[in-house]
Amino acid sequence: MRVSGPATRAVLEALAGGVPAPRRLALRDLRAPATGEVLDQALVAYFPAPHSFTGEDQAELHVHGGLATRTAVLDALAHVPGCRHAEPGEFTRRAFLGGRMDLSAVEGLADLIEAETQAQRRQALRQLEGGLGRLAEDWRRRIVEAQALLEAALDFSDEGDVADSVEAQAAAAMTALGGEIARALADAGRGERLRDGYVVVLAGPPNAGKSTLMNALARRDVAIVSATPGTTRDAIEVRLDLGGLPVTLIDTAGLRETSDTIEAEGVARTRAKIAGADLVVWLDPRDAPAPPEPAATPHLHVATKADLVAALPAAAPPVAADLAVSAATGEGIDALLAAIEARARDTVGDGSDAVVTRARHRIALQTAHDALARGARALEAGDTELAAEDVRLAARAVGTISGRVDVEDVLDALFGAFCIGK
Ligand SMILES: Nc1nc2c(ncn2[C@@H]2O[C@H](COP(=O)(O)OP(=O)(O)OP(=O)(O)O)[C@@H](O)[C@H]2O)c(=O)[nH]1
Ligand SMILES: [K+]
Ligand SMILES: [Mg+2]
Repeated sequence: MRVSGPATRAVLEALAGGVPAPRRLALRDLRAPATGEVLDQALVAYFPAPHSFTGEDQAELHVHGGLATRTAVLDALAHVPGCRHAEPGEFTRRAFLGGRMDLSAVEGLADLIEAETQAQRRQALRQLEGGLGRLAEDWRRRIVEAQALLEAALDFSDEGDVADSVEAQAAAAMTALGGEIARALADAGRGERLRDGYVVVLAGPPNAGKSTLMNALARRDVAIVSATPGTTRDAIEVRLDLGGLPVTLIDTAGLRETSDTIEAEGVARTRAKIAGADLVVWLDPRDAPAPPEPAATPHLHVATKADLVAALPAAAPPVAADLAVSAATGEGIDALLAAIEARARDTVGDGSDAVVTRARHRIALQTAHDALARGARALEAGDTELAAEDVRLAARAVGTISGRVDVEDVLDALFGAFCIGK
């Protein structure tokens, strides 16, 4: 249990009988202040301000994890004057407000707590350590410098030569910044995809073997399989870790015209999932081939039930597919997983380079990029005043990434997503 704030020493005195040496674990009896009853034996640590996570005086009580112990210690804490239960994310919020972390680092911490795969962990840790924050601060500082140059040019406007050369300096800086921000934006899809997971949809005609393949790929029994076409109605999702990459695999209702209203709803859901997919794996049963759906989404064309080939009449048309699999024999399953992993790696990377990981960052950078471009055009047209205003807008947009300028709405949403005590 963590305690933060000015009453921290009082808490330690009331429960642990004193304040241990800073940043050393000490074994102490924890007592109920009201009765003196021993509640637990705990390791207790004290982190005096400013050398703590929140930047305030802080303590940790390492108690035994049982419900009765936790309840008793929380009760005892509640009786110390000035001590109350934390809000979700309040420790991190205090760390942010105390200047211990910038907003992008807070987001990195939230992502690290949620990370399910190694690539996600890598990306989140880099952001927590300030990868994006430092970059955004550097951009903001340089944009503010360009803004200062433009304002100087306005002041020197009666000295034509000076004003021209100062403007030229500002224009060069704006072009360079615009290019750097555009390069970060080009990678934006990767970071966001890695955070959210790469979405793979299994689609095809009824009885293509989608649910059977889903179970084989997930290595557990997640979807109902039967010989009846139209078995699957709801889209069923599983999360896979493919070589450290987060992949969401979705089994769908088979695509066909149907008068059954429930199945028709399933088909509509399949179409929606296909539209939102990063990759569609189109399944084509060897025993009854069907043409793949024409679609914009990248496709893998997979022939299923490869074990049935021998049983087919010699006249049966071969299926021209990227891969052939059989869930019955296991043939081609590893190759399909490898193909999906390769596609995912192409799209999301391995978490070691993209800096933009959320729509919030992308929108801020896009806004800054557009404002810089507008400013450059205004400057060319001789309107220095307008250019200065655009550059100011660009600085503001980039500032929202580290949270230096008004981001109240973002804060509430972000900290509310943390657990209590984080
Ligand atoms: N021989 C053979 N049969 C398979 C294979 N995969 C699936 N089947 C059979 O094909 C039938 C349909 O399989 P499902 O997995 O339910 O097919 P589906 O595409 O999910 O079907 P719907 O959900 O109805 O669209 C079942 O009887 C499976 O046992 C395979 O690799 N080989
Ligand atoms: K079926
Ligand atoms: Mg199915």
